[in-house]
Amino acid sequence: MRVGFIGTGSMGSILIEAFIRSGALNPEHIVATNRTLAKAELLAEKYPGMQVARSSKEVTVGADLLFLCVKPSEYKAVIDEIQDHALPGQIVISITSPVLIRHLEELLPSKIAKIIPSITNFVLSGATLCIYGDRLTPEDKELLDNLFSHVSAPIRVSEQYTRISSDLSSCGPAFLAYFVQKFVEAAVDTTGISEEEATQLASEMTLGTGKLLTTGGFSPAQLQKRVAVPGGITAEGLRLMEKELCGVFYDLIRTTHSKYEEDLEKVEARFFGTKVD
Ligand SMILES: NC(=O)C1=CN([C@@H]2O[C@H](COP(=O)(O)OP(=O)(O)OC[C@H]3O[C@@H](n4cnc5c(N)ncnc54)[C@H](OP(=O)(O)O)[C@@H]3O)[C@@H](O)[C@H]2O)C=CC1
Ligand SMILES: O=C(O)[C@@H]1CCC=N1
Repeated sequence: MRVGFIGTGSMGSILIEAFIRSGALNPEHIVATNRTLAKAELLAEKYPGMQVARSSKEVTVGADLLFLCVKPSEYKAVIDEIQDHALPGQIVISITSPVLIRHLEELLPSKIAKIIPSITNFVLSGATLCIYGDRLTPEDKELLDNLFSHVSAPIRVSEQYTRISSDLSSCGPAFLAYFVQKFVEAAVDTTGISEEEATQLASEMTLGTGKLLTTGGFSPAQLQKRVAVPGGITAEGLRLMEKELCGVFYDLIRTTHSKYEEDLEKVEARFFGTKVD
């Protein structure tokens, strides 16, 4: 199998490294390019056998799977370059939410999948959100589910829910890391505990909480109930957070969705020449 990657920035390189480290792909399976070629060359130095191509066209020709790992604003240039070389038998995988399956199906003859990864896939953990276009056969879907199961929990989602699913799964690590950072900063400022010690404690706590919520059999509500003993200290903290933070998540979702709508409009304008303000 030949697996092509266009874009080896943050997410392209995380996927390549995760697929290789998990044993899902050998470096020999992979051919990659990047606008700044040195980034792809660095990866190939780290993983001998991986090939670097000088253009998106070169990656596309002969690829069974083709990953597009560029930002939404960069898609059109890539599509223009590969449009005349992509074939119906190939599977093209987009990893970004504002480029819709129908956008790519309109411009490419290939089978289209949208699979949104997460930085957590770097440690072979977290989810990947799988949305499959109608051109994919059941065998194609099984192939992709199987490939991504080496680096994540592949979860089928409806395209309608890509944005909110991505907020939780792909933006979520940044939001959770923000919470940890602010908790640590307050701990250091208030008590003088060292930043290193506070960060270690908060990080181990995050890992353990994730395990309780995934394999430990706890729902978020059950976990809070179990920790917050009646009349105890945690309950006081939870009461404060309920008062101060509850509305934040509604605002957060409004904000990410509004940016998504903006990006979607820009993608449609770039792809099909519709008007953007
Ligand atoms: N970061 C994350 O946690 C997640 C990101 N995503 C999605 O992944 C996509 C990429 O994000 P991310 O990796 O963070 O962004 P980066 O900017 O780190 O990576 C984009 C890469 O694409 C390269 N590139 C741009 N245009 C071209 C082109 N025409 N030909 C070849 N290479 C090109 C850039 O090259 P150059 O080195 O020259 O800039 C850059 O290395 C986005 O669409 C994002 O929505 C999805 C889930 C999570
Ligand atoms: O911030 C972004 O746009 C991307 C999408 C999901 C995570 N990172």
